[in-house]
Amino acid sequence: MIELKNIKKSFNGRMILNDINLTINDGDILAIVGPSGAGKTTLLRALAGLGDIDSGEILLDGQQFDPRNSDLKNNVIGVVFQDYNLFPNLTVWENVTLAPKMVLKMTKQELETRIKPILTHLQLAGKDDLYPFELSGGMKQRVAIARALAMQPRVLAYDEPTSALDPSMRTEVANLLLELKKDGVTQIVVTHDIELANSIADKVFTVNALS
Ligand SMILES: Nc1ncnc2c1ncn2[C@@H]1O[C@H](COP(=O)(O)OP(=O)(O)OP(=O)(O)O)[C@@H](O)[C@H]1O
Repeated sequence: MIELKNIKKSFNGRMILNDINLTINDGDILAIVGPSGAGKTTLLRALAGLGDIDSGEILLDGQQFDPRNSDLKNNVIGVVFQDYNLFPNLTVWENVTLAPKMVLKMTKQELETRIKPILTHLQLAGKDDLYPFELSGGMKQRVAIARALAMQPRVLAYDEPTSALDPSMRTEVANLLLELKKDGVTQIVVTHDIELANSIADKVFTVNALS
């Protein structure tokens, strides 16, 4: 369980997050919604240790936790970015195995036994040798999800998972997230898409624009 308590964040004297209190239960899908500029990405970045907060606490299983000092090996939150951030000059297999190899020091054998099933599960079997430019938008997203899952995070977070895709892919994304939920993956989805949020989330949290 992750708890956010009284999280505050300002940029240049402008309050963006004022007193955010939120609990994310294991195995749940939490959707974070709110108008453009309200601070959804700021909140996600703070949780993932990519940005700091001014005050407040983050607790992991009841213990105070600083995502910025979190050991990469004990990956708590894996983020799937809006534009996926795949390495363009690496293949699917290289993209997904780079961090497990370098950070988790997985052996070739471990990569085979642990990463291959993730790729198969995400319908990427046989795509190992393709480069990002050879993939459709939906496939790129699944590679980004596989890459995040390969680091065995406690929580998988997505920034706007439907925005870079054709609207017809929305159901596919929703089904993918529900499938991962069935596997017990805890997920956070930042989205403008209230319908998507309502259709998949256990809890919908609204970040309000402050001024
Ligand atoms: N590093 C930064 N420095 C200054 N201001 C920032 C910084 N990052 C974000 N902001 C400002 O904080 C506010 C919240 O931005 P954020 O990206 O979190 O909003 P959002 O709700 O995710 O918006 P969108 O839905 O448009 O992506 C915006 O006004 C943005 O300009």
